[in-house]
Amino acid sequence: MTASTGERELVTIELYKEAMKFSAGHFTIFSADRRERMHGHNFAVQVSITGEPDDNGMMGDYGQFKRIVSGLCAGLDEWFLLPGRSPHLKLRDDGECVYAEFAGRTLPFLRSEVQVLPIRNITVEELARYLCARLVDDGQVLAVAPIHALTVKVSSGPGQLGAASWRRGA
Ligand SMILES: Nc1nc2c(c(=O)[nH]1)N=C([C@H](O)[C@H](O)COP(=O)(O)OP(=O)(O)OP(=O)(O)O)CN2
Repeated sequence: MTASTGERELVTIELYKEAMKFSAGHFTIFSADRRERMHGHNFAVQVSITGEPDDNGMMGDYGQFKRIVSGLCAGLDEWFLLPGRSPHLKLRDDGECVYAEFAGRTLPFLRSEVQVLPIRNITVEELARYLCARLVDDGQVLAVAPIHALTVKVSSGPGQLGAASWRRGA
């Protein structure tokens, strides 16, 4: 897919490889006193990277993009995920356990089994925002080629996903 921007032609690479997935436990928080029971999903990740092709007709080696995204997915695989920035969940960590206090009740988790992510809820939209921010902030993707825009999509099952984007200079 190519979009002309006048002085510079931009191209887009779309990646949605089998390895770009992670199985994780979570519960969605709907309000201060309503949440789901704990359960899991096989989350699938897709990325769309728009930038400038070089004189060799490449926008970097997409193998580098695949390795970076698959590495981020592997880091989330087979963990129970908790939101560290939820307005409705208070987390307390004593080193051995993480205690999640929600609506007057405390859920204990073994520290070695959970990851607390800097997001507001473990939802597809917040996971997409988190992975998009990781890709931009870690800098690895932006170092591969002159990237102008990035979109990350996270699906929790067929037919449903959340998306988040970054645009240079925005
Ligand atoms: N805006 C959002 N709403 C909901 C999210 C979300 O991430 N963003 N997530 C959930 C839960 O994860 C819920 O467990 C999803 O369940 P469900 O839609 O049933 O998922 P399935 O894969 O089982 O889909 P089916 O339609 O049941 O086949 C809820 N809301």
